[in-house]
Amino acid sequence: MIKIDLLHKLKEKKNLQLSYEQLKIVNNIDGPALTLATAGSGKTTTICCRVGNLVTRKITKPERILVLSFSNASVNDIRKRFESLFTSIIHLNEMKKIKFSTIHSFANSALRYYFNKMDNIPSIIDEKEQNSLISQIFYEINKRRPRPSEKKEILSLISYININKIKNNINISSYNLISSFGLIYKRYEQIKREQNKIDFTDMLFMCYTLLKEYKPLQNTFENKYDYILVDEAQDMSLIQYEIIKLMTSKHENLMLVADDDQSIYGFRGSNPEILKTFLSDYKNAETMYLSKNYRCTKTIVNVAKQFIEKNPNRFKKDIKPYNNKESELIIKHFKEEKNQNMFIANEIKRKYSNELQDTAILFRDSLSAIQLIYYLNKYDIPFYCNISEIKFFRHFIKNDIMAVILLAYDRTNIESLYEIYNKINLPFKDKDIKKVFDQKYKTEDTFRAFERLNAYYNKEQKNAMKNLEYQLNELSKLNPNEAIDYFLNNMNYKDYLANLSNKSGYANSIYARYIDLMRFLTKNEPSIRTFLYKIGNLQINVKNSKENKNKQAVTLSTLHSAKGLEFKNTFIISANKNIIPSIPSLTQSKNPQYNALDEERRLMYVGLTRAKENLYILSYKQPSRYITELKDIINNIKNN
Ligand SMILES: Nc1ncnc2c1ncn2[C@@H]1O[C@H](COP(=O)(O)OP(=O)(O)OP(=O)(O)O)[C@@H](O)[C@H]1O
Repeated sequence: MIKIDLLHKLKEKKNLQLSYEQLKIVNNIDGPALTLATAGSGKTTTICCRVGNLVTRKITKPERILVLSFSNASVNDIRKRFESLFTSIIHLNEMKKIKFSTIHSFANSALRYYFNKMDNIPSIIDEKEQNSLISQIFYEINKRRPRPSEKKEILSLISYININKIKNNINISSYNLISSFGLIYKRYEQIKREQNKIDFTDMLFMCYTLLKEYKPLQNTFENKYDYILVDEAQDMSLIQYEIIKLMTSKHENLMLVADDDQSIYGFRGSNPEILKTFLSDYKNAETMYLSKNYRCTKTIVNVAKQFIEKNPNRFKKDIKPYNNKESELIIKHFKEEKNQNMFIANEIKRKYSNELQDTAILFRDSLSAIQLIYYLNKYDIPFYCNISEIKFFRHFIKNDIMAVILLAYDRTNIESLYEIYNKINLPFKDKDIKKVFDQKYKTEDTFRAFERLNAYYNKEQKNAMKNLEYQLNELSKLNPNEAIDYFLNNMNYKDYLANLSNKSGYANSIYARYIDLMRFLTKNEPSIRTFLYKIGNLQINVKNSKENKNKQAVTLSTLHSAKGLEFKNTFIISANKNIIPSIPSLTQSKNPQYNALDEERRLMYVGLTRAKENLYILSYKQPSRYITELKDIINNIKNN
């Protein structure tokens, strides 16, 4: 049993009184166990206390305890929480010995241990390198660059196939795969082999194979740790589970802590079904529950509970509020995005200017952040943007519009012509433009360079260039905002996007959001110079906002990155049709492993349960189907 003394210290020094449910988990020391928890129920807190119990009772040495999770952010969070709970209770030197790690970093260390004395250690390709390798292969095979959604799908399928090599019976031929996927997959595997490289999935697979087939390695790691705890176990993939199992086969002191309702990484191979596999593998495993939500008000818990219960195939578990306080849950619809964002800025100024650090604005995709950032700047509201990359800044639609405007203002800019020539029906081949590109003088007018180098092979090309020069002349008389419409309507760009959408099945409404945003950003900008300045400024703002971490600033985050965080005031914004659930989830992923639509609901649930007290759900134009559902839930609760 946990020492009474420790319980007192936690209560007195840390103001933490463990519940009966939490105590049961803290005291459950030996053997396999599964804790099924709900959001805000103190999973992380309880794991920390269980580790603290093992150390203070000297059940094992701190270095023989391994706490695993699935992302660096989550590992850092547990480590920090542990330090904050046990500083002045456990000596710092002892604390430092406890191993908190991601499963990937653990697998990496097992491989390094194995390959220690060999020369031929495979090097690991990180996600960035893997992305560019896939783009390169896709280009080789399809003679065009992949769209981001295609790339995501390919990466997800590669990972799905390689993770499931473990099952031996995987058959993807029955699925409707992205065209040329088979060739891409083969080439990708071949390049890795030739260059002695492995990706993160291979790393896990290799670690699993070595632990399974090379007994001394398994013994080393089995003997290294006496207790293994896995946080966020709903994010586990099959291969990760098998690795963990091999490391605990001797003592079976393995505790998984999971909330299947917060499983949001299906596209990366995580699968909450594995929790069922665990229960059938370990028949003696004890199942425990954390059902009380300590974070949110009763209002939020009850609404979130009914919302997530609409998902089929969940583990049955209770979700109860600890905090019996009622709070207002505000659902608001706006005509336009700008009305939504001005409302947020005003509301923060009016009510939360002293609680900026305890306020978050969450969105499904980073495209929703751009206009918001513009308004936060305008209202002088400091923010911290925790997204690694806002894709808008390198999106092709933004780049195409910029290219045509730049070319209209500066005819020497052949790079811009190169960017857009095949999207505006110019009857040239890549090599024709490349020839002028390579031989043109830097300050020479692009059209004159075509004439000088005799780069027209036929009349059609000559006329097309003449027409383009005329169009650019017209476009240069317009301000950037008017230029967008000219580009769309008079230069075929609208048709180009419609065709692209038809061919790829990628919804035109997603392109329309980019166009709308470009219209917004160019509004009232008198010249290309002021417009470029505005975009550059936004980019710098996002970059500089990283310095506002842990300062008095509002947090901006995607729903995915908000997992594990909590805020007194939370705005979930752009809860629109086609944004959440997202269009790709509605058309269903080709990855057979997970149901994307169920995962969208879980994502929304993660968002709802970040709010401690004040929760806003905002939409504009057409609201998401979730808005109607949430309103019905609220009405039902009120009427009962
Ligand atoms: N016994 C308790 N008494 C009071 N507050 C508690 C207790 N246990 C946890 N909490 C508080 O509840 C909140 C949620 O805890 P924690 O973040 O550990 O939950 P979680 O289950 O990991 O959350 P999630 O999975 O939703 O991110 C924290 O503010 C924590 O301090």
